[in-house]
Amino acid sequence: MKSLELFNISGKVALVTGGTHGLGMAIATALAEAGATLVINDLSKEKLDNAIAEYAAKGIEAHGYIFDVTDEAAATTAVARIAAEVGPIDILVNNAGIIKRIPAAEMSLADWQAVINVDLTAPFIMSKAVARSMIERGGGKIINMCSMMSEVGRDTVSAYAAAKGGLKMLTRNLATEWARYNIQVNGIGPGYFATAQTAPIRVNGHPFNEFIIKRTPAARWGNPEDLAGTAVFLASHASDFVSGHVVYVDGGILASLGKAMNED
Ligand SMILES: NC(=O)c1ccc[n+]([C@@H]2O[C@H](COP(=O)([O-])OP(=O)(O)OC[C@H]3O[C@@H](n4cnc5c(N)ncnc54)[C@H](O)[C@@H]3O)[C@@H](O)[C@H]2O)c1
Ligand SMILES: O=C(O)[C@H](O)[C@@H](O)[C@H](O)[C@H](O)CO
Repeated sequence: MKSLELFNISGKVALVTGGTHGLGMAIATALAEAGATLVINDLSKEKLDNAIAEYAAKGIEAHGYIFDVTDEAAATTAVARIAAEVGPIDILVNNAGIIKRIPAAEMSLADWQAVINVDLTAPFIMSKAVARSMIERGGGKIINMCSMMSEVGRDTVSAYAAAKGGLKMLTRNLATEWARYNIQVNGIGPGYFATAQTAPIRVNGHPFNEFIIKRTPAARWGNPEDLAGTAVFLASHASDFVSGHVVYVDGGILASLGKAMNED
C-alpha cells in the first residue's frame, strides 16, 4: 500500500458517540472525509436532527442513533441495530463526555458519579459492546477522548481528572488485552479547544481565557479541526502497530512548564 493510501478508511463504519457538535463533529467529519460511513449518537432527537442537517450541508450522510452511553443494555442494543442497519462498527470513537467544575470539598457524590459514569464507565461499556464483533471480523480501532486532565490536575475538576486519567489507563489495558485480535486502542488528548464545553471559561476578560493563551506554547485555543489528522491516523491502517498511546494535540502545553508573570 502506498503511504497516503494507508489513511483511506473507505468502506469502514465509524461510530462517534456524542458526535453532534464540537470535537466529536470535527472528528466525525474528518473520518467521513477519509471515506468512512458515519454513525453518530447523542441523547436527544433534536441534537441528532440538527447535526444530521449540518453534516448534510457538508455533503456527509450521517446515521443518527439516540441512546445513553452509560446504559449498557441500551448501548448493546444500539450497537446491534447499527450493525444490522448500517454495518458492523469498525471504528469506535468514545467522544461523549461531561464536565462538572465544582471544588472537590463541595462536590456531591451524585455529581462525582455522573462524571465517572459518562467519561470512564461509558467508554468501557461501548468498547465491550463493539469488541466481540471486531474480534470475529479480524480487527478494529477504538479511540478514546482523553484530556490534559489525563496527566495533570486543576482546581474544580477532580472527577473529570479522575475519569480522564482512568480513561488513559483503560486505553492501555484494552490495548494490552486486544492487540492480539488486531484491535488498536488509542487515545486523543486535546489541549484547550474552543467548544461549548469550554465556553464558560473562554470569554474575553475571564482570567482562565488569558491563562490558557499564555500557558499554551502555540498561544491560542485549539480549533476542533486541529484534531482531524490525528483522528484519521488512529482510525486507519497507518496506525496498525500503534496501540495503547494517547496522542496529545495540545499546542505544546504538556511539554512546557509555562512562563513566569514577567517573562512576556
Ligand atoms: N473542549 C475541550 O477543550 C476538550 C478538551 C479535551 C477533551 N475534551 C473531551 O472531548 C470530548 C468532546 O468534547 P466537547 O467539548 O466537544 O464536548 P461537548 O460537551 O460539546 O459534547 C459532548 C456531547 O456528548 C453528549 N453526551 C453527554 N453525555 C452523553 C451520554 N450519556 N450519552 C450520549 N451522549 C452524551 C452531549 O450531549 C454532547 O453533545 C469529551 O469527552 C471531552 O471531555 C474536550
Ligand atoms: O475546565 C477545564 O479545565 C477544561 O474544561 C478541561 O478539562 C478541558 O475541557 C479539557 O479536557 C482539557 O484537555
